[in-house]
Amino acid sequence: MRQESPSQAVSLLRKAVPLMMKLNIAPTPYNYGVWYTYVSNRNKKLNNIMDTTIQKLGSLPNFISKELFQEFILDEDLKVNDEHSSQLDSMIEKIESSSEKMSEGLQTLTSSLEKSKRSLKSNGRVENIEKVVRYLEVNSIKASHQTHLFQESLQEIQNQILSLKEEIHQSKENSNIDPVTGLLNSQGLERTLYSWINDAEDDLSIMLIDIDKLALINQQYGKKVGSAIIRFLGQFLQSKKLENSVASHLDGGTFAILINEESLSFTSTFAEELRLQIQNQVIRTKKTQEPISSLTVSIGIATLLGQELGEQLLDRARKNLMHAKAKGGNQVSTN
Ligand SMILES: Nc1nc2c(ncn2[C@@H]2O[C@H](COP(=O)(O)OP(=O)(O)OP(=O)(O)O)[C@@H](O)[C@H]2O)c(=O)[nH]1
Repeated sequence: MRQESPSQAVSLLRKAVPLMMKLNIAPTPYNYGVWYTYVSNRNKKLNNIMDTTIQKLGSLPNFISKELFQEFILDEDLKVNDEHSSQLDSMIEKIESSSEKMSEGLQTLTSSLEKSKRSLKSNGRVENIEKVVRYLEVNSIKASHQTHLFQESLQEIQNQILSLKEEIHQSKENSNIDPVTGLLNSQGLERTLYSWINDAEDDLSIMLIDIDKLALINQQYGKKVGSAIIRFLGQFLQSKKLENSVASHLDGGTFAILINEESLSFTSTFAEELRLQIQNQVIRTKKTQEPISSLTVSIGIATLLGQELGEQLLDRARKNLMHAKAKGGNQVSTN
């Protein structure tokens, strides 16, 4: 939602309100939002739909207004989930009462203008003019006060929308993060893969890294130790991350590293270094300080080929990982 300066907002409201009154549009926040945008002429598509609807139906029914509000006035970011939409509904309810009051004030002012015109026509004496002026003054002060309150509510709702957008942005970010390791999760990896693949030439690689015999580690040392090893490997991979790479935890003992702008031979050498460094780690259980007999990983690598899709690239990396496992584990496979 765009923020206008107070004077621009007043001038748009001055255009929108008479139009709404002329077409008998109820003073709801959705209607205000839609008509306010209509008179600002900032969205041609919205204006076309409204013009066509009014031509066909003679007015703009509330349900269409509500849909147009959702479609054109809420930012994409705000169309997120039920929780946010109910927060938005409660904001809209808040502004509803002040918009109704403003509308009542404007209607009173309009009818007092009508009355004054009639009174001046039938009686043009000075005392009557003075009376009419006083009457108009009282009503216009009242309407201006109510308009001011409405503007304040608009300002408040705009501030709340800004913080809601920030919250939504944050929750989107969090939905890409794996809570166990703090790395990207599979959704985060997919998002990065699809955004990088658009600009990638051939030098985009993925490494799938899987802990060997995790089931056996769980069995021998307990599931807590198995999980601690997953967390350890997450930190280890994060610390080894290259400048053009992202590390992610997919599930269980499986991790992935996406590497951009490096050749297959560089990625293979890097994978081999990682494999050796992991094999050489001495890991002890926290309780007994007993060294864990062997922590090794298998790695499957694939590098983007021509017009290959993200899913095809991942599939080839999966196949190569299975190949490394089939050969006994603790190795890197590129083909
Ligand atoms: N401790 C722990 N274990 C997990 C977690 N997630 C999955 N696992 C276990 O990891 C094991 C994975 O088993 P498999 O897929 O057979 O793989 P593996 O035992 O590592 O054998 P290979 O991959 O063939 O080397 C299963 O026993 C799962 O229960 C987790 O978060 N913590």
